[in-house]
Amino acid sequence: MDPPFEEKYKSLLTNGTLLSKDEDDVIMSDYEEHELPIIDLHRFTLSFSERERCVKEIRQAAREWGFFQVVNHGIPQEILERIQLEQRKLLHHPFSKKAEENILNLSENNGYRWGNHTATCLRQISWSEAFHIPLTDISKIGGEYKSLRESIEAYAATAEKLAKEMTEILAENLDISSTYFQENCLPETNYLRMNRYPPCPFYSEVFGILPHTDSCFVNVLIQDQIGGLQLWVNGEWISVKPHPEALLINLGDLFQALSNDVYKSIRHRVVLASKQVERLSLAYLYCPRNDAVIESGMKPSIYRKFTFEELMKQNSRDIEETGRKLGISRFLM
Ligand SMILES: O=C(O)CCC(=O)C(=O)O
Ligand SMILES: [Fe+2]
Repeated sequence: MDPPFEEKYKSLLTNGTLLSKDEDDVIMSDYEEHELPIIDLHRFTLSFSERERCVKEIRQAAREWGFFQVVNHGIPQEILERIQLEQRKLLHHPFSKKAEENILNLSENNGYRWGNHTATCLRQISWSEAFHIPLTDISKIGGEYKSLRESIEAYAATAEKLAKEMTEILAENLDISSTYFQENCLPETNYLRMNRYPPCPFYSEVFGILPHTDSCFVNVLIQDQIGGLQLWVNGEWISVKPHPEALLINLGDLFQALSNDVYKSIRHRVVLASKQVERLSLAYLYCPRNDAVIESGMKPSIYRKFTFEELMKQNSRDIEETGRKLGISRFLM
């Protein structure tokens, strides 16, 4: 079921080629793990002052960390368990089926990705596979995948509510129209990314996912208890300690631009745990329509206004030409 990483990267793995030497290239999976701020959303249902305290904490965590955890988030445990089970089943199909057939019946391609096809050195290998699913296509998933479709529908509805709540809280004092997210982000404009990091014999040499920022407004991330997610904070990589009851929320490039850098889209990566274990994570990427305009109401504006489609196209060109996304730095004034 694993993609043929060893075959594809044979020469890079045997020669141990390391072309560049920057801070991104140092892999350490035995870091001390950090607990990110935990926000208990149950307090939204309590008094006005409890709610206000909670809102303040969310804004502070978003400003200081760009990544935080939420508990009592309102997504039922059974919905979380079911989608993770379905994700595991899907990614455990034989590689040929995932890569060659359009098993999810998506409209543009089969949604399946693995590795990094432009890798020219060890540290550019990403030892992971994923289904990247546009939620606009969800009704097309059928046949033997009906149960997967139902679990996605149930999860997406609850994750959307959470993502919307977070973005609205964060946007409240940013001079953004109160209907901005309602008008631009619809259930079908969001994406689900089901990631799997297969066991890796070269875990101390290659990444699970290369350092990147997310291109959404916010990402609601479920990770299992294996660990390996790292964030670039104050000039160093820190490891995130998994929490069994928490979901992770992180801000993406669109929020950084919309907020004129009040909130940051934090660079993150995944290092691999060991030879024996696989790791799974599930990203719900809260995104707008392609023609949505991203423009901060705050002056002077750091970024020129751009559409979501322009950012996506620029990212694809950058990946093609340089091997990585350059994100919103492309739209700096
Ligand atoms: O697996 C993780 O924890 C992170 C995944 C991720 O960064 C992504 O899908 O964009
Ligand atoms: Fe990410």
